Amino acid sequence: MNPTRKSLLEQMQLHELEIQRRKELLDFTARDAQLLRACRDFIEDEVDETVATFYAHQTGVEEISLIIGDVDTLTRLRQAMTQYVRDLFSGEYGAAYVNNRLRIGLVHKRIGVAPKYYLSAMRVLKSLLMDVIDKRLGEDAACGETKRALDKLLYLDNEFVFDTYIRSLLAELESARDRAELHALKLEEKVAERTRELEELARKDPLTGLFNQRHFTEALTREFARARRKAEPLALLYIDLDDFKSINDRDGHLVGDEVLKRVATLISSQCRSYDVGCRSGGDEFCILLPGTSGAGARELAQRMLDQLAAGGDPTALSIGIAVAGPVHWPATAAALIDAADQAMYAAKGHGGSRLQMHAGFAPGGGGERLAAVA
Ligand SMILES: Nc1nc2c(ncn2[C@@H]2O[C@H](COP(=O)(O)OP(=O)(O)OP(=O)(O)O)[C@@H](O)[C@H]2O)c(=O)[nH]1
Repeated sequence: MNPTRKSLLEQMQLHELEIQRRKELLDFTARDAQLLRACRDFIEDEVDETVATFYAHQTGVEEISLIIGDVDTLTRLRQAMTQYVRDLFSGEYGAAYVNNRLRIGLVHKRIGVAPKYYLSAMRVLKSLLMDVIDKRLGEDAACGETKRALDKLLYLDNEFVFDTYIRSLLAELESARDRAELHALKLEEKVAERTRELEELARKDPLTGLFNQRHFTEALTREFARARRKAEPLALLYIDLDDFKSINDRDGHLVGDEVLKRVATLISSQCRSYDVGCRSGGDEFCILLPGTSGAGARELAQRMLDQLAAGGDPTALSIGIAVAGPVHWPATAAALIDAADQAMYAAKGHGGSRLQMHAGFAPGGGGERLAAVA
């Protein structure tokens, strides 16, 4: 809710009944209002001098003169104070009067007038007004009663001024708390984002950007269990570069790195979003292909070999393929790795730069090798 659309009185829900109750608590009666109203004429005569004396005192206090700050502000304050003195003796202490008092509290808070300065100023004003009443009413029987009425009214005013002062302080606290909460939220988001980045880094091979061995092991365990549950095939390609050591030895480590990156790009280009392409270390790579049969895996491997050859890339790969399911399963996920590894070594045994299918697994998940199929 925009506060500028409501008066302070409305914002603070100070309805007539509450104002009346406060007057009752201070024993401020209609008679008190009448007594003060009766002073109106002589107060009018004295108001300029009273306000002048008041500000002569106030500007003599160093901290207060610093708060006032300049002559124009002092002029405005004098006018406001003159009006306040008139209001005090107006005899009308309803909603409009209260709203003005509330505004004073808000203004004091805004310009940084601490309660100690406000209260000391009120004491000075009260003493000046009491002197005027004494002077004008003298021995009049109503003199004492009028002074007590003024005393009660000033108490009432102070209540309202402090109401807004405190409310304004609370609003500042709430706003600071909101800002702190927002800041904390942003920090949390940053930390979460950074954590995600770090988790991503922890799962990736820094040279090639493919997944690392750790992530591969987790993914294999997960996909193996899922494929088995859903009776879907799961293919694994094991890829090793041929004579990679000699590239390093001949052309240097940096050239070797470039070769590894080219193979990684080749693998990424062949992977679907749910395949897991990984560098398992050194010059070895593997690709986990959920829902892929032997034929599909063989096709992909052949495509990779063909692409290398067609592009004139001298890099040669030995690729071993093992497929689990959908009917026959190795005993464990590790047995699937072994099978792909064996097939890859068999490919190398045949002179490298070729693919080799693992023979498959025995019914019942015994992990036993069936008759070899090249
Ligand atoms: N440039 C580079 N070389 C690496 C990296 N990691 C491992 N290597 C090298 O990769 C080579 C792998 O050598 P081997 O395991 O004998 O493999 P190979 O030479 O391909 O032999 P075969 O597998 O029998 O064909 C070693 O010389 C390692 O130092 C790397 O990040 N960058």
